[in-house]
Amino acid sequence: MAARRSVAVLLKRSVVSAAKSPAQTRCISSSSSPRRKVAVLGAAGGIGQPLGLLMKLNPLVTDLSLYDIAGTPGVAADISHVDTTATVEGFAGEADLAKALKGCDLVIIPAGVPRKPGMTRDDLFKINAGIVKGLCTAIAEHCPGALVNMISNPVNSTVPIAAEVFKLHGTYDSRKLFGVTTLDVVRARTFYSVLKGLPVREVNVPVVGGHAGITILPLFSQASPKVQLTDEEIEALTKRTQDGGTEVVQAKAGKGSATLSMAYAGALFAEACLKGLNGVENIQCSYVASDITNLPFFSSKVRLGRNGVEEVLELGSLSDYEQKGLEALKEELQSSIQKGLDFVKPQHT
Ligand SMILES: NC(=O)c1ccc[n+]([C@@H]2O[C@H](COP(=O)([O-])OP(=O)(O)OC[C@H]3O[C@@H](n4cnc5c(N)ncnc54)[C@H](O)[C@@H]3O)[C@@H](O)[C@H]2O)c1
Ligand SMILES: O=C(O)C[C@H](O)C(=O)O
Repeated sequence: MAARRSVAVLLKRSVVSAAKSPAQTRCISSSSSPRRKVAVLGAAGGIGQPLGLLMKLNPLVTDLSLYDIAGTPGVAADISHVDTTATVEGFAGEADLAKALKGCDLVIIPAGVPRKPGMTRDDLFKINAGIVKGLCTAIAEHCPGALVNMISNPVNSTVPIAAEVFKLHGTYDSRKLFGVTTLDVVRARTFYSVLKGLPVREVNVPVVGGHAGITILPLFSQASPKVQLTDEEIEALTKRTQDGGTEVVQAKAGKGSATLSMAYAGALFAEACLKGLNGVENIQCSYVASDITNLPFFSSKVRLGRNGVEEVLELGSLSDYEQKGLEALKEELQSSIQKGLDFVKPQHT
């Protein structure tokens, strides 16, 4: 999970270089990496705007395509003035979607409505399922080989929707479709390091399952560095990680859900995918097609490489508390998966 370090280094370098000469600024881009076109769909939104900026700062990105139903020309003009190498183009409205996607190596999807207080992620299904279906249909048509990072909620269902759409078009490659659960990992790392006074850059906590309530299962028994946790501490850390999204939704009081921390997490995961594509294998948690449990989609550690998912890693040993959490999440996760599958292909059993 070294990706977060390199984004942090990149941000630091960018801030420093902004105060220096243009020649020094250009040094932050790598000339040896291949060209990589990345699209953000939903780029004018709360996540899309800061995520677009972070991708513009990433030297692995050479071409940045910002798509939304409206508002993207302004966002693209703004981001394009940042003095890093990536070219930036903004596309607004469906007529421009094909151009936005053509030639993409990676498509990141934060398009769709966010929660308001009192809503579950599943309450977003009605609107977001159709948005994701439409965007994935266009991906199948215009950049079928691209990796897809799904951020739109409910992730537990939108990833199966994407898989079914790609199957319908004969373009499905399970190694290339990811539900982005990095924010759960980011939260677990933060809460664990704060509670135990650990340097957060050295902390890792795998988070498995899915991305909603009890389906989010942080594995503090596998956290590193390893420190003693009481049962009460484990329960509190687990609950806070599971409820992290709701904590932000409530604090924003009707003005949406996590955007800035999600943009950060989305940028970390996108960078990890790009590194993998460029042959730098690395391990991240993500919600992918999986056979390590009896569920067809499951989040766990995966090894990223040139083809996307090179390997889905086994869960490893779980504490009794985590084992119970695993059993408890299966029914909800299975039903969210089925709901996604049925949305595209109602006869699915
Ligand atoms: N996976 C995660 O960990 C995670 C974290 C935070 C938020 N989310 C989810 O991300 C989604 C976006 O959140 P946000 O706060 O950015 O919302 P937002 O409303 O601020 O932005 C969403 C954007 O999507 C655009 N959009 C709508 N339909 C579109 C379409 N057909 N094509 C392209 N763009 C379209 C909107 O115009 C808007 O600009 C929500 O579903 C939210 O629940 C996921
Ligand atoms: O909680 C939400 O609705 C947004 C996102 O899934 C999150 O975890 O912050």
